[in-house]
Amino acid sequence: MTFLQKLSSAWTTNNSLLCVGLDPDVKKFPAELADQPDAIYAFCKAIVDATADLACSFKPQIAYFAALRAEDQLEAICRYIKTTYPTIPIILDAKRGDIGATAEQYAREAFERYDADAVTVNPYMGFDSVAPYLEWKDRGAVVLCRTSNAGGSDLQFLDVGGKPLYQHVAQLVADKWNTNGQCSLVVGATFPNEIAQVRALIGDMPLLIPGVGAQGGDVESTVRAGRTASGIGMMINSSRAILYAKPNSDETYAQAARRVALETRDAINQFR
Ligand SMILES: O=c1ccn([C@@H]2O[C@H](COP(=O)(O)O)[C@@H](O)[C@H]2O)c(=O)[nH]1
Repeated sequence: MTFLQKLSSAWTTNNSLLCVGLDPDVKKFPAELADQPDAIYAFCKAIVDATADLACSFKPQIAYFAALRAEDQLEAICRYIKTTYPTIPIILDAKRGDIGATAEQYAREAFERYDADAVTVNPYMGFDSVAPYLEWKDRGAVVLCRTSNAGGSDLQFLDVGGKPLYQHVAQLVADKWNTNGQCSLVVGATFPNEIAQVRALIGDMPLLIPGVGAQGGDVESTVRAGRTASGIGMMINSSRAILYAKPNSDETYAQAARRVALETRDAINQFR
């Protein structure tokens, strides 16, 4: 199965456009995990088990693991998802970008070491820096386009031949880079007008949309701007709002995460 086939199947099976982000910040972990040696893995596993039937994808953010020398726990959680929930795609959020020879190694890291279904990549160095990921024909490359942070406008809004750079990236990926249907684009939920502009340029290509939840992006305007004619086409990511949801008195942290994931999935589905 290719990344796109797997994603399409998860959209349908779980009736979900929600991507659950795995950004494990040990400072925010519940006290019960404090002395556990593999606390990052245990935390992520509990979140994955609590949300797998509500998600169209999981997005581990590599920085949270690498900063603590916990790549072994990232490997373990990817392996766990692959084994236990093989129908849910993993998008490794690593935002890689380098010359071709180095990109080949980054691609091996994402697709061999972590066995991710897709990886986020930076288009700034051009096609030869993205091509090595596309050599993995059943995997995906999720290209940064209009990121959710305010500073994204510094470069992504520069005028390039009469249109902003982010639109040029969207057009380039859709017309020239996506020859095998492996590409998707990152567009932030904090900029729904730009999501609509991108959707108009790229047909049904999937969008990874971070920025709802902790970053305050509006779910309704995001979905209305990014949906395809058949009401799919998006992986709407929420990380901190789900991972660190405040438990009610009778809830565990995983149950609280499930409650917020369910609310987010259903809020998204209202507007598809
Ligand atoms: O433009 C972008 C690209 C990636 N991200 C990543 O998504 C999550 C968002 O986390 P929240 O806690 O839901 O804000 C995080 O891993 C970012 O690195 C993004 O926010 N914006």
